[in-house]
Amino acid sequence: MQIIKNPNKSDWSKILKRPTQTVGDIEGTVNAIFQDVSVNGDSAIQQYTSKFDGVYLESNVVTSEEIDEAIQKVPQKLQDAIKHAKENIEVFHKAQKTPKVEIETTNGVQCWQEKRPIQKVGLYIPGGTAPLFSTVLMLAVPAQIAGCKEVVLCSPPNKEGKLASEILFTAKLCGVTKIIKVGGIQAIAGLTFGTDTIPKVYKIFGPGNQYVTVAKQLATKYGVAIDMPAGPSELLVVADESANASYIASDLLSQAEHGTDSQVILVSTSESIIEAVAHQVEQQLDVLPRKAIAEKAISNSKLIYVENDTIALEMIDEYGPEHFIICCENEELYVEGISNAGSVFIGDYTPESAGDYASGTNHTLPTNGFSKAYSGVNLDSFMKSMTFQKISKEGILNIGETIELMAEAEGLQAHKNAVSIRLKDLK
Ligand SMILES: NC(=O)c1ccc[n+]([C@@H]2O[C@H](COP(=O)([O-])OP(=O)(O)OC[C@H]3O[C@@H](n4cnc5c(N)ncnc54)[C@H](O)[C@@H]3O)[C@@H](O)[C@H]2O)c1
Ligand SMILES: N[C@H](CO)Cc1c[nH]c[nH+]1
Ligand SMILES: [Zn+2]
Repeated sequence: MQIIKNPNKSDWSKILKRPTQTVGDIEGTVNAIFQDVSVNGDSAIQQYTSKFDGVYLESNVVTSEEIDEAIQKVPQKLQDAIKHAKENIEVFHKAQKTPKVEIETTNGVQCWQEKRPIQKVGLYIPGGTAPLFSTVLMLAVPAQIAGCKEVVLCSPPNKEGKLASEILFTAKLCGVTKIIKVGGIQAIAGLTFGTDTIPKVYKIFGPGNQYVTVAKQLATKYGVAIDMPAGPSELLVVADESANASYIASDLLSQAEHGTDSQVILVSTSESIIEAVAHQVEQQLDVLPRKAIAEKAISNSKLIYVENDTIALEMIDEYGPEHFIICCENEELYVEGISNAGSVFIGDYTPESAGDYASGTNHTLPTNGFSKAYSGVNLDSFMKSMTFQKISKEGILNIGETIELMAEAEGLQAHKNAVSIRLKDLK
C-alpha cells in the first residue's frame, strides 16, 4: 500500500481519486444496451445475458419449483443466520417509521403529511463475482415494511443459468413477488422500460459494479427513480496510536475483496500505526481466497499520515467515504464532526462486516463521494411523502386575500379567480 505523509491540501483530490471509470467512459455502452432493450425487449436481454454472463436462457423468470429446490439446499445453520440478520434489520428499519405530521397553519387551514409506499420497485442484487444474498435482506426487508406491492428482484445468473440458492431462499423469506435472472446494464434497462417478462418499475434500488451504477444513473433520464449511486465498495479508517493494527488491516481487506475497483484508505495521526497496518495487510492478504481481487484494490489504496485530528477530519469530509471506521481515543470528535459518510462504525469492536450483514443498519450506501448529498437506503427510500390539506369556510376567509394578492402579482388571474369565486359566496 502506498504511504503518503503530510500531503498538501492542494493534492488531496488527486490522492483521494477513486479508481472507477467515469459516467462518460461507460455511457456509450449503456446507451446502446438501453436502446436495444427498449426496442427488442426480452430477445435483446437474452443476447446480453449470453454475452456478459456466458449463458443462454430460454426463460429468465425464476419458477416456484426453482425456489423450493433452492430452499432445500441452504443449510439450516445458514438459514438461521439469515433469519437472525433479518430480525435485526427489521427492528432497525421498523423503528424508522415516522408519525403523520398534522397542523393547523391558520384557523381553518388544516395541513398534513403522510407517507405512502412506492407501489412497484425493482431490487438489483449483485452477482458478478459473489452472489450477495445479504443485499436481498437490505432491500426486500424495508420494501416489505414500507408496504410496496410489486417487488421485482433481478440478479445475474451463473454459468449454469441459475441464481444462488441463498438469494432465492432470502427472496422468498422477504416477500419478493417476482425474481428474474438478469444482471448488469441489461437488468437496469429491463426494469426501466419493461419487457414481456420484466415489469417496468417506478424506482430501482441496489448496489452493483460500475456498469450497473452508471446504468442506474442514466435510467433516470427515462423517468424511473433510483435510490442513489451505490457502486464499488470503499472504506476509510481513521486511527490513532491506541488502535489495533491487525483489526484495521482486516477491515481494509474486507472491502478490498469486493472488487478490483474498490478502494480502502487509512488516515492516521500515528506513523507507527501506519507501518503496522501496512505489515498486517501484507500478511493477511496472502492467505485470502480472493487475494487477486483484493491485491488489485489494495494497489489503488492509500495509508495517509496527517499531523492532527482537525486535518484528518477535513480530509475525510472531502473524500466522503461510503464506510467510515473510527478507531481513536477521542472518537467523539469524529462522531460529532463528520459531515460526509454513508455509514459510521465506532470503536475496536465494530467491524464494517457487522453492518454488511447483521447489525441492522443498511449496507446499500452511496459511493464515489455521493455521501456528500445522498443517504443510504432506509425505510423512507421505499416511500413517498404526500401532503394533504382541508380548508374550511373560515380558513378560506382567513387566507383568501393573501392568495388573491400573490396570484395577481404573478399575473395569474385564473389562480386569483379560484379564490375570489368562493369568497364572493361567503361574504
Ligand atoms: N455501494 C454499495 O452499497 C455496495 C453494496 C454491495 C456491493 N457493492 C459493489 O457491487 C459490486 C458487485 O459487482 P459484481 O461485478 O460482482 O456484480 P454485479 O452484479 O454488479 O455486475 C455483474 C454484471 O456486470 C456486467 N458486466 C461485467 N463486465 C461488463 C462489461 N465490460 N461491460 C458491460 N457490462 C459488464 C454483466 O452484465 C454482469 O452480469 C462490487 O463492485 C461491490 O463493491 C456495493
Ligand atoms: N460492503 C458492501 C457494501 O459496500 C456490502 C456487502 C455485502 N456483502 C458483503 N458486503
Ligand atoms: Zn462488504
